[in-house]
Amino acid sequence: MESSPQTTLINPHELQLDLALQLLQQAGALLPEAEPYSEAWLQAVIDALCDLSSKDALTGLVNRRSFEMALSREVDRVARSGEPALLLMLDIDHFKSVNDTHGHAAGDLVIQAVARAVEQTVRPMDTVARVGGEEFAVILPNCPATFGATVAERIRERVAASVVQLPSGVSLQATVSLGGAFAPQWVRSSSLLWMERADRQLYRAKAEGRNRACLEMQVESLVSAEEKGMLFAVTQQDSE
Ligand SMILES: Nc1nc2c(ncn2[C@@H]2O[C@H](COP(=O)(O)OP(=O)(O)OP(=O)(O)O)[C@@H](O)[C@H]2O)c(=O)[nH]1
Repeated sequence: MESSPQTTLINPHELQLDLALQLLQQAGALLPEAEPYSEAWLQAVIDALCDLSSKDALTGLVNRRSFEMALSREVDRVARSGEPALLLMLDIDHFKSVNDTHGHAAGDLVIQAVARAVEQTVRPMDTVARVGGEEFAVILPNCPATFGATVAERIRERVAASVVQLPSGVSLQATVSLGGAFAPQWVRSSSLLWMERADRQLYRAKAEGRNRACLEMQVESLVSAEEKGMLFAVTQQDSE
């Protein structure tokens, strides 16, 4: 490839990649098999770093930064397609007492067990994230209102049924409270508002006794079928 006089092409061998490679190795990421410092190898290193920076180290779930990006993509998608989407916020009940009674390492095992239980209950297309210490969020695209309560209840039951075996021989069971809200259809909204609405329901689930799911009533769309058609037409023209 020819370069213009102003462009300086990088020499891959001069890049300081030791720390990046150490981080990948320490995280157990597979190092690229391609010829070191080839274009394919560099791309694979960059891809692996992106993957690492979007995951939560303890659970392997999507981390908060990546979750916020996914949520805002979902807001756009719902506004364009009008498909229903549900956001669930989850919080482990009385988690502080697990740490206080059994230690922080036991608390970590409980967080990992809850992560696996939630992940195994939802569809591969859903995004499961760890958004805080003992807080999780699930984005469920294309989730009709009638299915929302069922899926939230299924997650609650699956978590309550999981048993965490501590190295000491003690076994623990955790429960979660869940709050859910549907994205407003056909309307541009913010992911922050959506999270606040789901959080309010989570607060209600805690206040009503924990180990339960509370979902906001889905707001009925005020847009007529004709208007929806026009919205679609505009969107399709825009993208052409
Ligand atoms: N083991 C462990 N504990 C964490 C981690 N992150 C946050 N925590 C702990 O999570 C606990 C959160 O406790 P609270 O917010 O008081 O809530 P709670 O005890 O679960 O009570 P409710 O949510 O009201 O049912 C605190 O003790 C934090 O130290 C982590 O990564 N690992």
